[in-house]
Amino acid sequence: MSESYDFLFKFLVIGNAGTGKSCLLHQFIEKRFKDESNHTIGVEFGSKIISVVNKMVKLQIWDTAGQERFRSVTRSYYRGAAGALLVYDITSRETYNALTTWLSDARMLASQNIVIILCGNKKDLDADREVTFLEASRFAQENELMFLETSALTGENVEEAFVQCARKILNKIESGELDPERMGSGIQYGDAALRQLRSPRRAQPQGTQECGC
Ligand SMILES: Nc1nc2c(ncn2[C@@H]2O[C@H](COP(=O)(O)OP(=O)(O)OP(=O)(O)O)[C@@H](O)[C@H]2O)c(=O)[nH]1
Repeated sequence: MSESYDFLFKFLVIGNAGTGKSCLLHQFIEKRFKDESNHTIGVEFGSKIISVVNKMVKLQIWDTAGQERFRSVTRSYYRGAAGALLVYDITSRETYNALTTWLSDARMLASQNIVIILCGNKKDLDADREVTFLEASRFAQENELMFLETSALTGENVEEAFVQCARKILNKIESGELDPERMGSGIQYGDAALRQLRSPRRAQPQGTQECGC
């Protein structure tokens, strides 16, 4: 059976190795914690259809390896991404300090209009925290990012991160700020949206003719 959706968005999950990117994707798709997570080699892929403001949106998500040695491979997947989860680990200042590099890569290689949500992951490890919520939310504000603290372990805010990012993209489409038909937008119309675009024809009373202009 074919899947029905209004839009397809290409998403990236980026950030340092060990921040929990693969676990976030697994929690989002499978709704459970990935017990044994090895370093990602190159990129992994997942997809899911979600409902956002009355639209069905298919997210096509590329989970990239955080390790430096895969950087040239992962960079080649940035092109044409509509949204990204930029992940750091709240218990590791090193992963937070690396955010500016990830951010400039995403804006340069994906698209200037890419919608990014900053995710401070491992929220469940509050006792080992090295980065405060306030500090990260200031960074997010300064860099025009949305921001959430997440836990791939408990599932807290994981679905929200993907949904908030998708909602912002939809808002930008509706306001005309993003054009799905622009090459490299990372957005495609799904069959449901195409059916809707065609539906005025079907609704035409029998015996009448459409103007061909
Ligand atoms: N406590 C806790 N541990 C987590 C969480 N998310 C991930 N982990 C652990 O962090 C480690 C790294 O998780 P991964 O998802 O493999 O990290 P990654 O960012 O995909 O790493 P690379 O593939 O190397 O880029 C694993 O041991 C996970 O079990 C979380 O929310 N809370």
